[in-house]
Amino acid sequence: MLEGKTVLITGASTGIGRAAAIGAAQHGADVAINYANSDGPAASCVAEIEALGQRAIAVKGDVADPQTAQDFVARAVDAFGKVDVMVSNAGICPFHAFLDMPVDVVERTFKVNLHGAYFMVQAAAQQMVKQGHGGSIVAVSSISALVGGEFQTHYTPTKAGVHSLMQSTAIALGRHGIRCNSVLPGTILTEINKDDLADIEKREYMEKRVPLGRLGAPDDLAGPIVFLASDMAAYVTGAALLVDGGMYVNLQ
Ligand SMILES: NC(=O)C1=CN([C@@H]2O[C@H](COP(=O)(O)OP(=O)(O)OC[C@H]3O[C@@H](n4cnc5c(N)ncnc54)[C@H](O)[C@@H]3O)[C@@H](O)[C@H]2O)C=CC1
Ligand SMILES: C[C@H](O)[C@@H]1OC(=O)[C@H](O)[C@@H]1O
Repeated sequence: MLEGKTVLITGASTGIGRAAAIGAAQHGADVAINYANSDGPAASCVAEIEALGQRAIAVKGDVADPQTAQDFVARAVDAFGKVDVMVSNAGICPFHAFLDMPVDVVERTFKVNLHGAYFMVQAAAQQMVKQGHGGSIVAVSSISALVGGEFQTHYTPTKAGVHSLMQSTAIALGRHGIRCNSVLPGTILTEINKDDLADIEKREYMEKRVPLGRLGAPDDLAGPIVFLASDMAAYVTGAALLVDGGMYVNLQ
């Protein structure tokens, strides 16, 4: 589904981003991954993609810094000649109560999750417009764009923001043939919620809320992201795809 395409993914050394990177390579893409700190997992992601017969590079950088986006796109163009797909995935969720939320935790969460997505999407779009043959942007938002979380008052607004960013960029970039969509994962077992879900009672409660009967795995996101990235979704833009095992619709 992505034969001959160059796919860029942020925060792709672990979790959903990594699963999407491997999924894109399985569908024929060359892949550039951005990662923050973890050199080992980034190198093993590159090795896994190369073992599939595709090309891969890993570029270290903090997405909260706007220059990281320019550098990431430039490095991908140097390596592969073009950018066809950007998956903006990097994110953090440091769970904390509202009333005593530290200012630096709020600011960092906004900067990584929302500013990071904004500048990555902008840098990719600038390159796609220059190339002149369209492209696809997929942002990893969340079910949390639609519902709240007591210990996520700094996080859920960033995910609503990412969802909204895709709606507005779908309009701004449609004339260039660039599609912009988001995926809204439910609760997926990754590093981001390892500590939170170590609480067995909470984990069992979350599991019971999912009609499909289990929490998600990173691979559950790979297919939806590859689909939105691919030409199979040629007339899909400004859309948001819930990937939550049915959790959102489960009122009672
Ligand atoms: N796991 C879940 O239940 C859900 C996750 N999401 C979103 O999925 C995305 C991926 O998270 P997961 O795979 O779950 O967790 P994860 O912790 O495995 O992945 C997050 C990735 O982002 C990277 N990252 C963090 N800060 C960064 C920075 N400043 N610059 C560059 N990279 C940075 C991390 O190193 C990590 O590789 C996040 O945006 C998260 O908000 C959305 C809904 C549910
Ligand atoms: C990190 C949380 O477990 C996860 O993040 C989200 O965006 C989901 O809504 C879950 O709360």
